[in-house]
Amino acid sequence: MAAAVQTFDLTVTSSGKAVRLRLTTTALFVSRQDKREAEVPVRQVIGAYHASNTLELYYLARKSAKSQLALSKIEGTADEAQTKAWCEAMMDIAYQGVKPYRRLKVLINPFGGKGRAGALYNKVVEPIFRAAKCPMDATYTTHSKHAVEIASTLDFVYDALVVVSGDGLMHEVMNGFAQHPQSARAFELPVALVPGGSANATSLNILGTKDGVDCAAAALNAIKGKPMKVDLFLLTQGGKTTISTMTQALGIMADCDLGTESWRWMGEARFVLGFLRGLVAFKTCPLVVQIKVAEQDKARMVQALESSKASSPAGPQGQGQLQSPTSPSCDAGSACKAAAEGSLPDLAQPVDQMDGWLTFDKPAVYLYAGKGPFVARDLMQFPVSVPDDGYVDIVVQERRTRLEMISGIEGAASGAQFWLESKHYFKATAYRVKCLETRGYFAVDGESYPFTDFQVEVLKGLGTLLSPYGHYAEDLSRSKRMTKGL
Ligand SMILES: Nc1ncnc2c1ncn2[C@@H]1O[C@H](COP(=O)(O)OP(=O)(O)OP(=O)(O)O)[C@@H](O)[C@H]1O
Repeated sequence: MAAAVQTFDLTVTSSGKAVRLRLTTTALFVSRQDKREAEVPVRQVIGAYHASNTLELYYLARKSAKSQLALSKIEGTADEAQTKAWCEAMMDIAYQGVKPYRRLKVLINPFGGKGRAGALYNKVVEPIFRAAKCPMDATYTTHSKHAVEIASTLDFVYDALVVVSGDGLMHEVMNGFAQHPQSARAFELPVALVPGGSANATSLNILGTKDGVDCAAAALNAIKGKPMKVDLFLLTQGGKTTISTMTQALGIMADCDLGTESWRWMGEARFVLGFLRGLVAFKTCPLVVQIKVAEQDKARMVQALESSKASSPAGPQGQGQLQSPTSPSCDAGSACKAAAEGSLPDLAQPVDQMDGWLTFDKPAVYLYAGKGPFVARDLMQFPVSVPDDGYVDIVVQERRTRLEMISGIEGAASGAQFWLESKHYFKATAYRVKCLETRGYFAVDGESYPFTDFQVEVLKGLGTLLSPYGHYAEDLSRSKRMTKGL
């Protein structure tokens, strides 16, 4: 479409009726004789194809403001030359700044999200990929760690890797990349998540609490999202290293997840009940935490969130430019190789207090560390998290009164509990935990790990996720809410 032209109309005949398609630089308007005009943001247009005088148009639309996105198709005929010109203009605008026809490697965990991932893929996701004419190579995982095997041997013939499952499969994919013979290159491959798991925390962070559970919105992100660098974590424990992609938890927050596995039938209610059970016991978590602190002033953290937002591209694709990704400060492949060769950090060696390490020695009920504001739909544990600031956000909940902890429940979803005085919040480049007992739960990305000493270091900007925004989806309202607390 010529730059000076603001709209481009095409009227097609579809099932004997006239349908007017009006294309502007931001939206597609679809008018039919007997229906209200539909306005579709250009980002939601999946494909416009022509063959002689026929047109096929695919887009995602919501039936109501509250409903999820669904694939719509219009087939019709019109003048051949006009149809061709209109389809080409539509594709140019719909894929502004993004290469169409992405080649996708898709991993589906048939057991993800109570076994719904396969059905969601077939019913919702695959038809969208087909409508976008994306070449697909899909694999259903057949066993635990299958995704590690696939990611560690992946050929570089894809534009993106799509994971249809929960956070567990993404953890496996990143660990597979770390084992890849060309790990640095493997980590460059953008990963798109389709929420086919139970908690789907990463999807919530990337797409927002509404769209983070919407498989069609996630499929759209796989087709059109832009690469966003995210920090990953190198966890050293018992002479081994693992990549953690999301969180590490000990104390009540691990107990209410891993300690309630037998209550899975309750759904998400098990976490709340587990938390309340933990409050009744109100045990001190037997650990010593040492933290290489970069920031511990909450107000300054909110300001840093604001400035990270300002330097991020504004709005969804088509309305802003993506920042060029920062290069990783550490290559997980070489870190893992160093670990295999025996140059792991010696956790028995004292840390250098002069080098910014501090020891947290107050009694604590939990430690929760990680990346990404939401750890569950109703818990914004890390409200000032930034995808690639090079820091792990650490929350140590000091053991004071039960009442104070209960008062924090109300502000859990909005992040308001961040301001509680008993919630010690650190931004750090590394931390160490010494476990003072042998019994307890330690959750890494929601999976169970031994309750023994460990160290976590940040691998700055090592992972690449596809994102519609270039920052976490909730950033705008999140930082607004946080700024109010200043
Ligand atoms: N075919 C399979 N059989 C058994 N386990 C599998 C299979 N494929 C994958 N897995 C395992 O399923 C585990 C859980 O997957 P995932 O975390 O993605 O889903 P979830 O637990 O339902 O979601 P979430 O982590 O978001 O709560 C992964 O750790 C993976 O090892």
